[in-house]
Amino acid sequence: MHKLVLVRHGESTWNLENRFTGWTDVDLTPTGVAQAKEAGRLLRADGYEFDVCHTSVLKRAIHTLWHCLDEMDRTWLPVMKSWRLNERHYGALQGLNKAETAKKFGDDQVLVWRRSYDIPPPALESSDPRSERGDARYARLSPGEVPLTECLKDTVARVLPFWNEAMAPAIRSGKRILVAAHGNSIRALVKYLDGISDQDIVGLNIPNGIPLVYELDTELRPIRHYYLGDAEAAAKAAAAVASQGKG
Ligand SMILES: O=C(O)[C@H](O)COP(=O)(O)O
Repeated sequence: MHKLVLVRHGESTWNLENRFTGWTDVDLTPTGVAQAKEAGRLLRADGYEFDVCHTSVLKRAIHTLWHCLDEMDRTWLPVMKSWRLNERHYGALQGLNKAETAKKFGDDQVLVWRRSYDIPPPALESSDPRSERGDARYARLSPGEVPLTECLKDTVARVLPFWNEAMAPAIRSGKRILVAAHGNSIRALVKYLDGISDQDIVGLNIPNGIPLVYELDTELRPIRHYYLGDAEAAAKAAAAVASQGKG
């Protein structure tokens, strides 16, 4: 049996302001830092050890990993960063307040944009200053690979190559992996691992900063999964994520 640990970044400044974030590179709030440290404390208390860590190229996830590892006294672990673990790109919604957007377009429309499988938010214009196409960290991507919006299906399509080429081979070779990523890149991976239907994925929300443990069989099929710490608190935090999109 293998264990894979996934942790969504701690609260970010735009989580606190309830803004659509996507690929915008905002940092953690002090609460987010505390959540990241608590994640490390939980992992250390339960005796978790890792061989390699994976994260995105966005500082809220990178810093979450740093604080988590610091709490575990494992800052020396190798870290692999990939844009493929980035949050889903929120297109022209990036920067907008979620509740205000729900007031303007309705809760149902915002739910579709946040949680549907194959309906993307409105796209950014490539000339929009919010576009990441000139960002140095994406310089090696083909222009088309830097999205102007993404539905979850698009996110699955760019996360899976990282799972197939980096994560799964490492796990099969016996490496213990800690992944610090984002609500929707984790939803994308979990949808694939658990075979969640396009309809049922609408109801899945990932709380900030709570380690989600997947136990996998030798074929990397999930046996079970659970959050570390207080299960009720994790469920409450996930419900709070769901309600962010209401007017
Ligand atoms: O990108 C964002 O806005 C958040 O990190 C995730 O947002 P969501 O929970 O509204 O998808």
